[in-house]
Amino acid sequence: MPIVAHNDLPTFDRLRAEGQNILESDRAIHQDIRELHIGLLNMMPDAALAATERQFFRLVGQSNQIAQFYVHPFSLPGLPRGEKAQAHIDRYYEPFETVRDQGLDALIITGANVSGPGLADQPFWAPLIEVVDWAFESVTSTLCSCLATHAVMQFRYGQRRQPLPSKRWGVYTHRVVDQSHPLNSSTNTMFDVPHSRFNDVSREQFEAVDARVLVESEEAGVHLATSPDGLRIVMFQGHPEYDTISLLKEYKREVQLFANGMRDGYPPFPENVFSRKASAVLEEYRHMLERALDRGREPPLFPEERIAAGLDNTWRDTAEGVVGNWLGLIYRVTHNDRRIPFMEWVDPEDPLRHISGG
Ligand SMILES: CC(C)(COP(=O)(O)OP(=O)(O)OC[C@H]1O[C@@H](n2cnc3c(N)ncnc32)[C@H](O)[C@@H]1OP(=O)(O)O)[C@@H](O)C(=O)NCCC(=O)NCCSC(=O)CCC(=O)O
Ligand SMILES: N[C@@H](CCO)C(=O)O
Repeated sequence: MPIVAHNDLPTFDRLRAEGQNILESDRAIHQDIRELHIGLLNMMPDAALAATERQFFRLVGQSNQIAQFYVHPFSLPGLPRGEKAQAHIDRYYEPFETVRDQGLDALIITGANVSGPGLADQPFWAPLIEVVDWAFESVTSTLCSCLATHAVMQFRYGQRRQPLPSKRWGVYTHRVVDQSHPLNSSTNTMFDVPHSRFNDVSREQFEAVDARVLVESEEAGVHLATSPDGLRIVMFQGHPEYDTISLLKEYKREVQLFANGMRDGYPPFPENVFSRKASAVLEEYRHMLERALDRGREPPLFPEERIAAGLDNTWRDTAEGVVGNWLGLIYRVTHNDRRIPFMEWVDPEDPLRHISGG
């Protein structure tokens, strides 16, 4: 929430020069105070559907304790769904048409699990483009996670993601590379983000289309970039929304696929996730599992609770800071009528111009 400059204390000028969020008092008096409406297009597979809801609801809710947020989950036809997940969607999600007609201030698009690199062959490709095209004209800002970032880079900017030699999987250290952008205002300059992906869009590809690269990792590549205007499309390649246990769940899934003969080779550890002690416990589990498989016995129980108890989370507070900055920026420029993306005086090609630090 911004500080209101209600007198001429010199500190306001100093903070404004630093890029802090300072609201002029006449703007503050005339601000149309209201709730914010955020869409959540959930494309995650059935097993992760509800966990992903919780992750993004938590991130939005924890990012600011004062403003009121309404989150509207919806999904797309064409994503394969089992009976239970489909019933959940039918019961609790809104149809895209309703979301579109009522309007949104912000939209979050989750990642998705697809097989093969050919995004344009996916059954959700055309409906996803429809949502993103509508949002670009009608929603103040759209935040894309992982696969959604790859899709937008392909169909809006003509940059195809490239397969990585091996899966980028783990928790990696990142640095803010553009401290002037208000999405990074007051966040740590060095922080961690989980990644879980087979594909990559490189810094060169973002820069080739004038996207602004804001956060990058030497090991993991670009995490955060925006459309050239600085706000309308915000792109994550990592998963700052992940729970402490998400990469452990993915590792367990890979171990189970191996145990069931559905994966070649025992999975490696996700990087920088397990302590030395946890790694030793998991190595021991591997020996027990391989012995059981050799002897045609039932696999032993995966030591999930024991490992989970010792996991650290080194990314959540910065994730909340970035999301709080994002929603604060949206609030500053969005129209009081939520079907209209910007107030009359905001230039959609340069929406941050009148905001400190923009
Ligand atoms: C890893 C699994 C399979 C784990 O699900 P399971 O149902 O098997 O888990 P489980 O051990 O049986 O445990 C069930 C309990 O754990 C919760 N749970 C399940 N998954 C969770 C997760 N990821 N994080 C936190 N909690 C999770 C469930 O809600 C449930 O909670 P309750 O019991 O309390 O209800 C799932 O999360 C999953 O499919 N994740 C997919 C992640 C993914 O695909 N990421 C890629 C997107 S990245 C991308 O976009 C690709 C880009 C590219 O390809 O390059
Ligand atoms: N952007 C509006 C707030 C949302 O109604 C204002 O600053 O007045």
